[in-house]
Amino acid sequence: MRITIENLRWAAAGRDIVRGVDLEIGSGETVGLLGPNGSGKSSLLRCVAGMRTPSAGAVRYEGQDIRGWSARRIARHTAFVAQAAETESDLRLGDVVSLGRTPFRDRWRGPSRTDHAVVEAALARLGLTHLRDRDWKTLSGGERQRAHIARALAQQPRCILLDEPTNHLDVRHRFELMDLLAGTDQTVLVALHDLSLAARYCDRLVLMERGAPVASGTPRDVLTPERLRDVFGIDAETGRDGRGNLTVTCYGSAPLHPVAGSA
Ligand SMILES: Nc1ncnc2c1ncn2[C@@H]1O[C@H](COP(=O)(O)OP(=O)(O)OP(=O)(O)O)[C@@H](O)[C@H]1O
Repeated sequence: MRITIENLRWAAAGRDIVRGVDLEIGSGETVGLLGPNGSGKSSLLRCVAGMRTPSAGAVRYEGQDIRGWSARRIARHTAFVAQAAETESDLRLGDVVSLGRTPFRDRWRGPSRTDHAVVEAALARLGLTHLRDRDWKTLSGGERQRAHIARALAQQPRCILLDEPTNHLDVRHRFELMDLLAGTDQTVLVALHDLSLAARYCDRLVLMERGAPVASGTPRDVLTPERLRDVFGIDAETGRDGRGNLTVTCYGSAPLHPVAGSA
């Protein structure tokens, strides 16, 4: 599904937080959203997920402005995986993943055979089948994060929006998740802090600063040492690993602005 973001603005507490974002995401593309803490990545994702009403501009799914769409209608197109989603604690993991079928369910009927099959496939895809009956409150942070991603898959969306989906995952599960996202034919917009994962798996990167993109393009074009210094305040260099993947090596923090009198 093609997503168009047109001159999007969102304000809260009397302050512009998303400040004029223009972005087109092609069907099936995997786009990474980068930027320092507080640069507006989550706010932008929430606008695209229809959870925030823009103060100006528009979000379009296949050219249609989603302003005024019901949550159910949006959920039939797009799934959103929050950074730290709260979930009812008296549920089992399988119940949480089944919530992904809600937008498709008849209110008066139980889950269909298709619902069961889709939920089982999502559990298997995230390696969670053996934890289906576990109480939610007994799960680890990474297991919960994978369950939220399985719930998004169970929604069978045409677009998946994810906010820092790797932050609780161990190294193997990080790679598995990024393989899954990069390999799907669904449109993916994912906020990431791990620059090397973003470089390796995203077709395109959008670098945010103070609510607006400052760069957009291929990982190689966006992740230059100069830009990483300017935007993140880090001393970093890019290179290639032994298999030809773009890598970002961070050596530490760097002054955000040159110190007067320094060499
Ligand atoms: N509802 C709100 N009311 C007031 N300020 C808000 C609200 N939501 C977000 N903000 C502020 O907007 C800015 C951007 O927040 P946002 O969560 O979008 O950033 P982010 O890039 O996702 O950050 P992080 O990397 O830390 O998750 C922050 O300064 C945040 O405090």
